[in-house]
Amino acid sequence: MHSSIQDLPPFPEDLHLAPIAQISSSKLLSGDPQEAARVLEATKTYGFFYLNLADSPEGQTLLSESEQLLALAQNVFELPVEEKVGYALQKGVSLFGYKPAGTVKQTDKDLRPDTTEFFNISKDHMHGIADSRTYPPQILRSRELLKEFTQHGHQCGMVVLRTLAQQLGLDPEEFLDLNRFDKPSGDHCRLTRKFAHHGKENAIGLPSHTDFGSVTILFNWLGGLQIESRTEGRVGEWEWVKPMPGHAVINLGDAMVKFTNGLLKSAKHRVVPSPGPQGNLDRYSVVYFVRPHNDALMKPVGPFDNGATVNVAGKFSAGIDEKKVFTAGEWMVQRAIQLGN
Ligand SMILES: O=C(O)CCC(=O)C(=O)O
Ligand SMILES: [Fe+2]
Repeated sequence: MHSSIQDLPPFPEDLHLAPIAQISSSKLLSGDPQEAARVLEATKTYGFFYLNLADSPEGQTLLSESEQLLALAQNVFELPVEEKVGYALQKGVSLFGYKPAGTVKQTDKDLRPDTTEFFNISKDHMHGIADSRTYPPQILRSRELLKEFTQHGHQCGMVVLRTLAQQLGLDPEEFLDLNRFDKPSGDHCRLTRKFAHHGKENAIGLPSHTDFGSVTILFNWLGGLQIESRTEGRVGEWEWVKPMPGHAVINLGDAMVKFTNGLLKSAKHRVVPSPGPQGNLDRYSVVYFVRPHNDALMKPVGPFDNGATVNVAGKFSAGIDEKKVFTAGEWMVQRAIQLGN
């Protein structure tokens, strides 16, 4: 069922919300040092924050593009599943393409299958940085929009990464040099749809995971996202992230944990059925993943490269040497095998 984003049922009042910071894009863009310090604090603790995009022209552009992509998602997921699987991603080969519901590795104890389908659309494919795979005609007709969104999503990620580098006393370009837009990478726009659960409160939208790139920029309109608490006394408990109009949800992925040797955090998160009356609607999200370009080295940068490396993101397949310095391309393949997408 489609519903305009103006008249969605409210997020229930009585749920425990993650106390994540609200950061102003306008202040970050103007280099406000207090706002920059708040980004560092947020990424050292929760690894998540809201970014107010309504308060800057650049942010408003990204918001408008995310809403146009919501309309694209509503349209493209309507295709019959037989047609969608014709664009299926090839596990362990490429992350780009269609992922049907029910294929993500289950990480929760009670083993509920995931109910979310994705289209992962490569930034390189849209921009001609790498040879494209096939995509449905609806997606190809939106290529200009996807080019704009991927460029602006990447720029938004770079504002966060420049802010963090400055706060950490690094060269402001340190992380940008590992996440170049013009180089082949795992960067992509993801469109997701999770069906209304219609009373199946036990279904899981997306099992708990950490993202494995650098920065994730998430747009969603209905609740369902939960993150692990970092608040004393509640650490590890699930807390809800309530969608806030005019804001994106930003989180760091495992690459930033690796680059800073554990100083910055990539929090575990998952998607559960939308709460209360929101559960009667299909839930969509529009995501941009900034990932290190394929030949970037997955090791701590500058002063963080002190010989002791933190183990990020669990065990890789048997026989893989965890001490080896991976390129981002190799690392993404290992993580995708781990996660099943
Ligand atoms: O849809 C969401 O709210 C989150 C999606 C997500 O975590 C992901 O695609 O990695
Ligand atoms: Fe995620």
